[in-house]
Amino acid sequence: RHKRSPKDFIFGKVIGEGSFSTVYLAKDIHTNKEYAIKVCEKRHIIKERKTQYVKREKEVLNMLANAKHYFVRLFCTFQDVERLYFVLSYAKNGELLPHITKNGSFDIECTKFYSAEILRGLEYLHGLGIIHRDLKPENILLDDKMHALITDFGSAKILGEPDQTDSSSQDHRETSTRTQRRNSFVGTAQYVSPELLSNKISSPASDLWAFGCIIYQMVAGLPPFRSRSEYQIFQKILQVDYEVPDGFCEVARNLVGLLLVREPSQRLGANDKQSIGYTSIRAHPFFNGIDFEKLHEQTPPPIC
Ligand SMILES: NC(=O)Nc1ccc2c(c1)=C(Cc1cc(-c3cccc(C(=O)NCCN4CCCCC4)c3)c[nH]1)C(=O)N=2
Repeated sequence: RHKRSPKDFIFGKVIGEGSFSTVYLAKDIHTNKEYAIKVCEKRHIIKERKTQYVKREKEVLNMLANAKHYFVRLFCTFQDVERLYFVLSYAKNGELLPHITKNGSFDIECTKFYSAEILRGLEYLHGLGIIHRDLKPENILLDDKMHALITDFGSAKILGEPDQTDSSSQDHRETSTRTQRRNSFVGTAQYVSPELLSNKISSPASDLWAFGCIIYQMVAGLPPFRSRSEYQIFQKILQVDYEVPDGFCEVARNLVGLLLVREPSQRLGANDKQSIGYTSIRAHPFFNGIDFEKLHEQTPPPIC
């Protein structure tokens, strides 16, 4: 098959915007198939010194090529003089976030199902030694059958690889001030873990913190750490200062409480063997009745 170019696609509406990319709905003129094409302006990427992030995203997406479920797929990449193009899966039902907000919150059946699908994705990702580092409801997509797909690996870290994008990795701690200044903060305020804020080493447990925030948000309708300013959100995260509203499901509250723990190594699942998955999280009573091996075959519960 010949190398694709923008001419092979009809570009439609914008379906996603990031600080360094725009995602378009696009149709392949040869197959009529729909894709999401993530477009990055080369000049902007170079000017903002984000080439590492773009390279990292492509590297991680290629590492996920054999994943059958729970992730967007990268079909191909190409470029022209000004831009880079990533041809990705189109998730017809968009981001998880508007489904939570439109609905107010999820009932326990929906929360259990989508938490379990996200957990399966994290097991696969962490099993490959990849930390997402920016997990949030905007980066969990819903496909045409309403199954979850994790996306956006621009902030990801591959364990064992020197990581220019991460000011917390030991091998860069002593680097020059300029390099330290260049290493931009990773993650999105409400879901970032305490260790990423206090500039320590990030680990898979950083994603378990964000996972706890997402479960809380599906039950309560809002993220646990909220405030008018980003600084105040950070203070609340560092003090693990969140409230649980009346009526919050007790078994979900218990699970969230075991994930939103300041010390990464004390979070539920942090000491599970990556090779066999998050057995201690799967075993939590919140997931009673979930068949983790058959999740992708099930019809997702209606969001109600
Ligand atoms: N940062 C990233 O990597 N971003 C990406 C990457 C890949 C990707 C991606 C983002 C996608 C985002 C996306 C956005 C949408 C979308 C945008 C706007 C509207 C809708 C829409 O209305 N869908 C119908 C269902 N809605 C859902 C929300 C509540 C009302 C009903 C979908 C569909 N898919 C996608 O499909 N594939």
